Amino acid sequence: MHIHNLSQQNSVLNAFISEIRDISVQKDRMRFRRNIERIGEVLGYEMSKNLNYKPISIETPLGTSSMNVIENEIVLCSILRAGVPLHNGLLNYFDTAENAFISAYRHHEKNSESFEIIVEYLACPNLEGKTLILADPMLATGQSMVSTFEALKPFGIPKEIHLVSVIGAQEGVDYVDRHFDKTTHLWVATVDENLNDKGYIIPGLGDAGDLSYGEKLQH
Ligand SMILES: O=P(O)(O)OC[C@H]1O[C@H](OP(=O)(O)OP(=O)(O)O)[C@H](O)[C@@H]1O
Ligand SMILES: O=c1cc[nH]c(=O)[nH]1
Ligand SMILES: [Mg+2]
Repeated sequence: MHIHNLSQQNSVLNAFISEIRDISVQKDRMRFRRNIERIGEVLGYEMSKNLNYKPISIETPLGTSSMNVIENEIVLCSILRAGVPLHNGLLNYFDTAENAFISAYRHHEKNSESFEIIVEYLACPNLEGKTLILADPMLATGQSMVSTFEALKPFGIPKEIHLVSVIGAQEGVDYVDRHFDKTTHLWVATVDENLNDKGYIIPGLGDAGDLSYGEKLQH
């Protein structure tokens, strides 16, 4: 797997990541969502340098200009709920992308800390020969990414796969590295060392879905 950890270089991204982690700033849900969206925009921009381009010519009022534009047919897939603001950020830049949505959540048996990933809702276009971008802000154990990709398999074989995440735990990065093809790219804003025994990234930011949309009742 090609791992692109954007925190290895200082950039404006540092400010957005600091704000989503900061316990006093992250309580502002609108700002939290917008920061995730902004990180999606930056990750999308960096990823775009890795896509394929074709030349087009453009008529201006005074002449003809030529330009290279993206030729990949992009399908942007995000994992509900926390994936939605990241999806919006990526879609801000990939205007013509097709879109897929999938639900994946952790199901805990009563009084148990272990969980399984349940996939219920799935809406997806044909993936055959397309460039699949799989977006989820938190890459903790990596199981949601892998279960999601398993669920997408009946929709066709993508030409290339880009995983996009905001915070990855090293364990999750290693897990997707083991489970995805070696041609897959991972674009991650930053990587933390640890996961706690509930599968939360440490220091991470807490619960990205709750911070974006409010707490939910367990079911
Ligand atoms: O790498 P993993 O260990 O699979 O964990 C990451 C998953 O956890 C979060 O979703 P969550 O289950 O909290 O759902 P939510 O988006 O509805 O809050 C996150 O958005 C990922 O989908
Ligand atoms: O740290 C984590 C791990 C999974 N999901 C989150 O929202 N946060
Ligand atoms: Mg959550």
